[in-house]
Order: sequence, then structure tokens, then C-alpha cells
Amino acid sequence: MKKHIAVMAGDGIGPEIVGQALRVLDAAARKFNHEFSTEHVLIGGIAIDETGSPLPEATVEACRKADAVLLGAVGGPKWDTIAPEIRPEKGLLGIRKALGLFANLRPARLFPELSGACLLRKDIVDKGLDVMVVRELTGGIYFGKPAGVEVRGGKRTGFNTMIYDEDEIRRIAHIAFKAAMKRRKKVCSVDKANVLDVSRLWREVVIEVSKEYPEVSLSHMYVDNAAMQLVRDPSQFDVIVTSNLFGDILSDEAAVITGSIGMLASASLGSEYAGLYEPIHGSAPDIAGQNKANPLATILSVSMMLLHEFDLEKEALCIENAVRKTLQDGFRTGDIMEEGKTLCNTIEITDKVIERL
Ligand SMILES: NC(=O)C1=CN([C@@H]2O[C@H](COP(=O)(O)OP(=O)(O)OC[C@H]3O[C@@H](n4cnc5c(N)ncnc54)[C@H](O)[C@@H]3O)[C@@H](O)[C@H]2O)C=CC1
Ligand SMILES: CC(C)CC(=O)C(=O)O
Ligand SMILES: [Mg+2]
Repeated sequence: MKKHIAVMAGDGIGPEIVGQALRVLDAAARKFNHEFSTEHVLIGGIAIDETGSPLPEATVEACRKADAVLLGAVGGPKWDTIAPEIRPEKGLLGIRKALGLFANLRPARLFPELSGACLLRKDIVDKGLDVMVVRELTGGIYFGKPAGVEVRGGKRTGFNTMIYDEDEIRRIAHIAFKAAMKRRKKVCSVDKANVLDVSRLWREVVIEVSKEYPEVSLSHMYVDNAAMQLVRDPSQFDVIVTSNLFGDILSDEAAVITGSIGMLASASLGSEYAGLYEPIHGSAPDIAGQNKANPLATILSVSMMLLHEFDLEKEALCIENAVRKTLQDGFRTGDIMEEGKTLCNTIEITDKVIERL
């Protein structure tokens, strides 16, 4: 198979983890006789530095033409004080919108080998943890208008708008129910319907969609309770479907299930263009440039790309198994380090994965 991948390494640890994930992709391509060409394009802070924009038009064009997109992360303190319209994070929101990537799948699973690195209670961990967060990605408060900061009645006033129409809710609900059909057939819709009107509509529409999936059981939970339940006992969840903001927060929290945020991969999918694959974490400025970031979330994102984008099930599983074997053999980056294991840097742990492919 011959495929073309647009690569946006971005900022901070982005280039380090993406560089290593591409080594794994390359090794998989050689093993299975595929050809993956790559084209590096700019996004985020580095794009601002080089072009003045966090999302140059050339990047959008390259991503629209590509068979898949791989992203590292954007942002960092260097760009924290610049104008809000051109912050690195606007580049990320912009590419999601430009590619119509409305569904973000974030599978929070615990590799049993990392049970010791997981902060949750042992009896909970022993149940086996596997939660799929389905986050709406191109609507809600991150995109709603009006938004801004202005002087009202002599006071500086900041405002954003959380807005969803029924079509936006319906399409993400379908994604969640379809995902549940392939899993344990449970969907929990997370909202704040006791307070927010937008959540009332969310709940109404999710219930309507659920009628088309009679085999799937649907429950509802307020987001504050969901945040607590996720760390109290995540084994109660199968698929969680939620809005952009709640999904952003809950999926970082769900990373506790995996042992570290450096383990959680994701797929951002739409219907018009190829999908974008990215770890859920940010650019981790505190460890950038030190060769100590965990590249496994990005490597697992490549595995998700092979599966979701190219239907290469065997190849995807091979990468996942190589990651599992690496952990089984006791190799760890600092974020998942435990006593008696071998500490590796970013490049070394990738070497171990490649050896085990
Ligand atoms: N998808 C993206 O591009 C995202 C970008 N950001 C941006 O990243 C910058 C930093 O944001 P933070 O809130 O600090 O979140 P972060 O996810 O970058 O870091 C949070 C903590 O997790 C650690 N961490 C993250 N990824 C890791 C990895 N692969 N291996 C080991 N440790 C890892 C970091 O060292 C830090 O202690 C900000 O500019 C933020 O806007 C934040 C989230 C997502
Ligand atoms: C940096 C934000 C725009 C996004 C974020 O935190 C995420 O997608 O997880
Ligand atoms: Mg986030």
C-alpha cells in the first residue's frame, strides 16, 4: 500500500515524539511492504515564528490532500503573551475545523503491564480498565460566538458561548453508539443539563439517537459527578460521549487510567477529509528538548491511523503488541517508571518498540 501522510510536529516535545513515531511507522512499512511518504508542514508556535500565522494556508492544503495527518502538539510559554487570534492553540482549533474533524476518539486503556504505574485502587485496576471517550471536536464553547474580552459598564468582561445545534449533537451521538456496538454496548452521555440549556438539548438529541441502537444501553451523568466517578471507578464506563470542553477535561483525567498522559492516543475524524492522529497531551514545555518525553501515545496514534484510516488491522496490532512487549520487558520512560524497571529516554524506548515489531 502507498499512502501520503501530512506531518505537523508542532512545538515543545512535538518534534521529539513525532520523530520517534515516524521511525516506528517506517519500520512497520518495511516489515509489511508498504510505502508511506511524509510531508512536514507547520502548525502552532513554530508556524507563527516562520510565517506569522499558527495555521498557514499551505498546511491546510497539504492536510486536505493527504491520506492521513499526524500531529505532535502545539503551544508553549514563548507564545503565551501574543494576541489571542494568533496563539498556537488557534492553529490546532483551525485545522480541526478546516478538516471537519468533529469526532475525537480517545481510548483510555490500561496495559496490564502498567498496573503498578496506575494511581487507581488495586481492586479497581484488577477489573481491567478500558474507556472510550468520544469528544465532540468542532463545536461547543471552543468555537461559539460571540466570544471575547471587552469593556462593559466600565469593567473588563470576558465571554464565550457554548452552542450546539441538533445536527452537531446527532452526528457525534451516532459515532458514540456505533463505537459502543463494537464494544460493551454502553454509552454514558455526560452533560450539565441541570444548569445549561445547551446540555438540555444535548440530552434530548442523544436520547432520540439512542432509539436507533436498541442494543446499546444509555445513561446520563452530570459532568461534575462524571469527573469524580472516572477516578473512583472507571470500570463502570464503556463509551463516554460528551461536548468539546467537557471531553477535553475528562480525557486528561481519563489518562490516569492509562498510567500517564504520555500513553493516551487519539483519532480525530470527520467525513470529508482524512483523519488526524494525535496524542491527547500538550507540548509539555517543562520536559521539552530533554529526550525524556514518553513517545508511546504518539506511536499508538500511528497504530490508530493504520487501523482507522488504512484498514491495516494486522499492522496496527503489530505496533500495539510491540508497545505491550516493550512494557512487559520492563522498559519505561520517566512518567511511567516503577521500581525494578529500566528507565529509558524517548529514543531508547522507541528502539525497544522497533526491536519488538
Ligand atoms: N493537542 C495539543 O497540541 C495541546 C496543546 N496544549 C498546549 O501545550 C502547552 C502545555 O500545556 P500543559 O497544560 O502543560 O499540558 P501538557 O499536556 O503539555 O503537560 C501536562 C503535564 O504532563 C506531562 N506530559 C505531557 N505529555 C507527556 C509525555 N508525552 N511524556 C511525559 N510527560 C508528559 C508534562 O510534562 C506536564 O507535566 C500549552 O501551551 C497548551 O496550550 C495542551 C493540550 C493539548
Ligand atoms: C490546546 C487545546 C486547543 C486543545 C486540547 O487541550 C486538546 O485537544 O486536548
Ligand atoms: Mg486537552
